[in-house]
Parts: sequence; structure tokens; C-alpha cells
Amino acid sequence: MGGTFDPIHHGHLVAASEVQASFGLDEVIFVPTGLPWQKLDRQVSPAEDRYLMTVIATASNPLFEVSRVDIDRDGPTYTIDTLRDLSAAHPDADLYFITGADAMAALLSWRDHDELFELAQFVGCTRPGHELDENSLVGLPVDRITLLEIPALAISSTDCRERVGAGEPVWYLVPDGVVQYIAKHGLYASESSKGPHPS
Ligand SMILES: Nc1ncnc2c1ncn2[C@@H]1O[C@H](COP(=O)(O)OP(=O)(O)OP(=O)(O)O)[C@@H](O)[C@H]1O
Ligand SMILES: O=C(O)c1ccc[n+]([C@@H]2O[C@H](COP(=O)([O-])O)[C@@H](O)[C@H]2O)c1
Repeated sequence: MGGTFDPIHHGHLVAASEVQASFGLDEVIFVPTGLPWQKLDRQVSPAEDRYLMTVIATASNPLFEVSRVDIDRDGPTYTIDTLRDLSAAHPDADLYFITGADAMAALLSWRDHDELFELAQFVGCTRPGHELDENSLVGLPVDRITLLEIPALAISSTDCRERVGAGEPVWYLVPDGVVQYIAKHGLYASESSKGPHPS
């Protein structure tokens, strides 16, 4: 499961767990992005912070791993490179790439998107606020894609960052250790809030 994970939240973790269980996967590898080229309209947190939050968030689940392949590669992160690296590291594995509905709907904009489906099957998880149906898959190889309905958690990293910036809690939106990491390292303190707050 690839993601910017800035920060990782329970929506990511539930999606990963649901796909693991539905497909009987041996493990889920979380792959924090290096430079997420479609998200550079804002300052993305340092890769090491996003990596460490991902390690903290996944530590309690023996089926979850975290990979550094994307953050250790220079330049923009492309999933085609992620899948090539993971295929080389796990030559006998059947790879599944886990996304949410919003990422699935944008797949045609990804680099070398035709080749992606030769390296992995794709699973698109439902996500509140993002439509996901057969129409989302026009132009994509439907035999290599599964849509999966998962428990709806209306959590986004954007909302978590804005809440921290506004001094609002993110307890129970992100794992406890991630709350503590954010506070200790002062992440998102300067994120603009959604609106004025009563003093
Ligand atoms: N609440 C959720 N339910 C299902 N899938 C999700 C959810 N949140 C994120 N995802 C999926 O997880 C992957 C990584 O997401 P990402 O790290 O960009 O988080 P995000 O919450 O979408 O971030 P941001 O708000 O900064 O855009 C994407 O495929 C995304 O669609
Ligand atoms: O390969 C691409 O061109 C591409 C474009 C946008 C996103 N992705 C990948 O999609 C995953 C989710 O991305 P994001 O930006 O929603 O965190 C993550 O692994 C990204 O590297 C990949």
C-alpha cells in the first residue's frame, strides 16, 4: 500500500487490514512515498518523519511491514518503480497494490500506467466522499482491478494536518504513537486551519 502518509491515519490501516483479510495476503507492505509528484502544491513533511510515523502505526500488526524503496530512491516517486523494486525483492510473490477510491480514479494519470497492471493487481477501496464504481474504471484493465467495500472512515491526512494546525485533537483519528510523534516533532503546527476558531 503506497501513500504519502502525512500523517498515516486509521483510514489507511483499516483499508490495509480489510484487503489483507479479503485476499488472504501473507503481508501488507506500506510504502511511504519519496517525492509525491502530484502533491507538491504544498510542503510535504520530510520522508523520514513520514516513514517513522508509518513504522510506529504498523508496529502492533505482525502482518504489516514498511518498505523504504520509495524514500531511498531519488527523484519523483512513480509506482512503476515501486512495483519493479518490490518484484525484484519478492520474485515469487503475487503483488497487489492497494489504493483508495480517489487514487484509483486517478490511475490513468500515473506514469506508465499500462505497465503497472503487468506487475500487480490493483485493489480500490471505497472511501467516503469519493465515488468508486465501474465508471471509475473506464480505460483501465478491469480484469486486473478489484473494487472492495470497506468500513467507511471519513479521515484524511489533510484534515489531520489542519486539526493539528488549529490546535484540535487528532486522538483516535491516528494511532496514539503517531499523535505523540506529531507533538514531539512539532509537525503541522503551522498548517492553516479550515476557518477561524473561537478563542
Ligand atoms: N479514509 C480512507 N479510506 C480509504 N482509503 C483511504 C483513506 N484515506 C486514504 N486512503 C487511501 O490511502 C492511500 C494513501 O493516501 P494518502 O497518504 O494520500 O492519504 P490522504 O488522506 O488521501 O492524504 P491527503 O489528505 O494529504 O491527500 C491512497 O490510495 C488513498 O486513496
Ligand atoms: O506512478 C505515478 O505516477 C503515481 C502518481 C500518483 C500517485 N502514485 C502513488 O499512489 C499512492 C498514493 O498516493 P497519494 O499521493 O494519494 O499518497 C502512492 O504510492 C503514490 O506513489 C503514483
